[in-house]
Amino acid sequence: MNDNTILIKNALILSPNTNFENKQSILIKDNLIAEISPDIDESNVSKIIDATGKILLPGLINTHTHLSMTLFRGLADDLSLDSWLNDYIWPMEANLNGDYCYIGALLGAVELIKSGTTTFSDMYFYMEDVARAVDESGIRAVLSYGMIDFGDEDKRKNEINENLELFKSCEGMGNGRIKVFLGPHSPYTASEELLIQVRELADEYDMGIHIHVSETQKEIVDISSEKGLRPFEYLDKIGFLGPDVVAAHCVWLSDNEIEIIKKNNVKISHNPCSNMKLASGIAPVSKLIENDICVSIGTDGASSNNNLDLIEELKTASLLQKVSTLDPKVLTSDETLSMGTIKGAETLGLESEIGSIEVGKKADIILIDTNSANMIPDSSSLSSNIIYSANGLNVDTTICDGKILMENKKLTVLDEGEIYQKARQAIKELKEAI
Ligand SMILES: C[C@H]1O[C@@H](n2cnc3c(O)ncnc32)[C@H](O)[C@@H]1O
Ligand SMILES: [Zn+2]
Repeated sequence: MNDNTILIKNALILSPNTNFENKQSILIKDNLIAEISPDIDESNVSKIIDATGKILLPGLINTHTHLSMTLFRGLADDLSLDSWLNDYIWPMEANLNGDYCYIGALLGAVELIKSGTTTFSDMYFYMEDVARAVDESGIRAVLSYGMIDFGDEDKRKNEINENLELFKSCEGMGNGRIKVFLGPHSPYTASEELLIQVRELADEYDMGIHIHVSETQKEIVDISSEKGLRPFEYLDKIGFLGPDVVAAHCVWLSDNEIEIIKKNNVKISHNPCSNMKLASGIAPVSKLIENDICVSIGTDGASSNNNLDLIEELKTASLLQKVSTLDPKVLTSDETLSMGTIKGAETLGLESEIGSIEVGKKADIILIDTNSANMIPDSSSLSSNIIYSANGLNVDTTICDGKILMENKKLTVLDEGEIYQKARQAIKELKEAI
């Protein structure tokens, strides 16, 4: 008997860019996919999962979120971004501490695991506590500290220090499941000096950069009047952009900015539900994809979405592009699926490790149960079934880094009940503090 081996048999595999005929077996050894074949000897494996009636996919990848914001779900609805942040969210965030962010991140991890996301990219505060939650939950994450200096030099030093400390203490944690990026919040909250220093540090430490850009028309007006340039023109001029930059939102883009994004090979995280809920606008995703720009998907935080269900986010992305272009052929289910898998991996610089079902890649795998009313009839197109018919509640099994985090819809590592109770208490305290 080999320890740490899992055999998944009778699986219908749906993986970007590969067509698997018939049912397959997958052998997981430690944290890697070791073999894929119609028939694998099951005599020496330590665990067998029969995936009959289930669709097997790579674990989903959420490239922009703020996990601990689950604590603020439903506390500030029906607002514009500007009022949401200034009048509600930032005042509430002033009362946060590491314990609150830890429990908020655990609550978020439960939601991610249950809805099939195995990797998320986060920007927030008290990130060592978020890392602790990630480590314990078994999920994979790219973490960045949200740096905001509003031009204050002391604040700038402090923010950079926070992000570098996070890098030093958490990079590679959890068997390499945690990576650390730099997280300047946006061009309207991070000064030019901070952005320039972030670029220098990204080059020195080989760290990626996670930033919000061009989310609202107000941002375009404000940056244009302050800098005389649109946001991406300004970021290009100061030498900030590069293939290691992940820009969230990117709703309001001129043709020149699309050229700038392409030239610098910037990666885009599209956040349709948040953009719709805050009435920010519709990102020109199909135009970006036509220009061979890498576009992945993110939920944003649970306070502007209001959930972390990536399957729902993918469906929304597809339908929103169809209606905004009046072309039903844009963002097909196959293209949309790749945004939640291999494009997500590419966005985070992890395409050699995750994002598809291939021998040698990390065993980040989910199973979706088709024995459910909304999954019948069995479609001839698996991607159609997943993108247009399914939702996170259809996820049956979640495996990350070769470890089973949920099986038959039951969490195996985290204690859901205890987390809900602690999260409710934290939310009560935070509401009382307002
Ligand atoms: C890290 C900080 O970012 C804030 N935030 C969350 N969602 C958004 C968004 O859509 N645009 C801009 N800023 C956002 C979060 O509350 C933290 O303050
Ligand atoms: Zn955000």
